[in-house]
Amino acid sequence: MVDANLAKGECTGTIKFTPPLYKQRYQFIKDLVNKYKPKKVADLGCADCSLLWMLKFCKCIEVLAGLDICENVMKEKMHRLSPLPGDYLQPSERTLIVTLYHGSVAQKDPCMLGFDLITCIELIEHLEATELEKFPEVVFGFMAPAMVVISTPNSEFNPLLPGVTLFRHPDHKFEWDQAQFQSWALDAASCYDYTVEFTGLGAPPPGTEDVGFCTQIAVFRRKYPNTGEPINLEKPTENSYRTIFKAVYPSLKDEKYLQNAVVSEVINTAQIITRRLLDSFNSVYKEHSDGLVEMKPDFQLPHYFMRHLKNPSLAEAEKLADDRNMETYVSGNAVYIPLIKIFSIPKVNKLCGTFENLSKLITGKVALSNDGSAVVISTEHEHEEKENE
Ligand SMILES: C[S@@+](CC[C@H](N)C(=O)[O-])C[C@H]1O[C@@H](n2cnc3c(N)ncnc32)[C@H](O)[C@@H]1O
Ligand SMILES: [Mg+2]
Repeated sequence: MVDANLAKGECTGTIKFTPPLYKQRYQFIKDLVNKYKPKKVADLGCADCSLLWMLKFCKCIEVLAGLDICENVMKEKMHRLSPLPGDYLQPSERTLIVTLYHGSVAQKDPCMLGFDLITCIELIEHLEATELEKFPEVVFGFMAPAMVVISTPNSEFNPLLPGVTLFRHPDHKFEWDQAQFQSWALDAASCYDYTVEFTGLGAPPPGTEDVGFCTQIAVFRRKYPNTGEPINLEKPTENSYRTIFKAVYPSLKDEKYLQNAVVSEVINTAQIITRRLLDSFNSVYKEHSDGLVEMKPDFQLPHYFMRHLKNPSLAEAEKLADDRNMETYVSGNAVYIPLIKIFSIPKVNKLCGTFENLSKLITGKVALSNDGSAVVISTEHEHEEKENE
């Protein structure tokens, strides 16, 4: 089957596309997404969800939807669209919801409203005449996204593909030459107030340039601004698609995940500060077997201690007062790390935005001093470890 060969990128007689054409088509969409940064993208005729899987890594996308009339083909690999453990360990800034619908592009469903980009890759040639007739009204009239990309085989290229007699694939209902595709696309564009540009993938061999690309592509852009309402006011009242898969990715926009991220960052930061402090104590003091502790003779006070001993100017005194508020201190068997110091760590600062937010997010989750101004890290286990040594 030639279409299958093209899909797998195998050599079809003299023609070999590298990378294979299906990958080039996906890359074409990915490049477009990276250029225009759409937030809501739908792939109609998404089949095994390969394109959707590639697109889920595009950071601009917040809503990703797939539609296909064949439920089984979607189910084959749809698990790849689920969040991975890493997505939970380090939730992203963005929200992402991936949904797969079982249904036909010949039918309207409000779930496809409000999209920025709708792709129809190698779909239209699989539509029955009655479906193809409804397609422009559904996609351009009802869904009315800001951008639509449609790709389809160019029949003029077929003589260059050995073994192709009528169509490239037995399920194709038609294959258009460049003039047929362009006339259909121009009609749809003018009827629904879109502009259209033509391009393609899989260039013909030198000397056969008139044949055009193996895959022909139309990129449509809506001329009118998004009103949030479809231009067709006759909205269907009920859903005609059925949801077969939905994944809500963990996001820092969700308070639950933000709190987890802040708490683990605060505890991690506090533990690092505590460790450094204890290590510096160990390098300053020497503990004798009789329990006596003395300062090591070759010890020199670190720079930040020295500054406090000098005669400071007024500005320096104010700065020193600020520094003191930021200073970690030890009391009993615990190290107290001022929250303001933790807030100054860029990652914590970015996650919380405000100091009040930091306090709010960690209260009840992290051990704090009585006045709530410092994180408390117990050093009791340090002694236990020493005793056990
Ligand atoms: C050749 S595949 C294209 C797959 C995918 N877009 C790609 O490029 O890898 C065509 C897909 O369109 C789907 N399809 C056919 N008629 C459809 C319809 N009326 N509504 C939605 N999907 C349809 C088929 O089930 C099939 O998965
Ligand atoms: Mg096809």
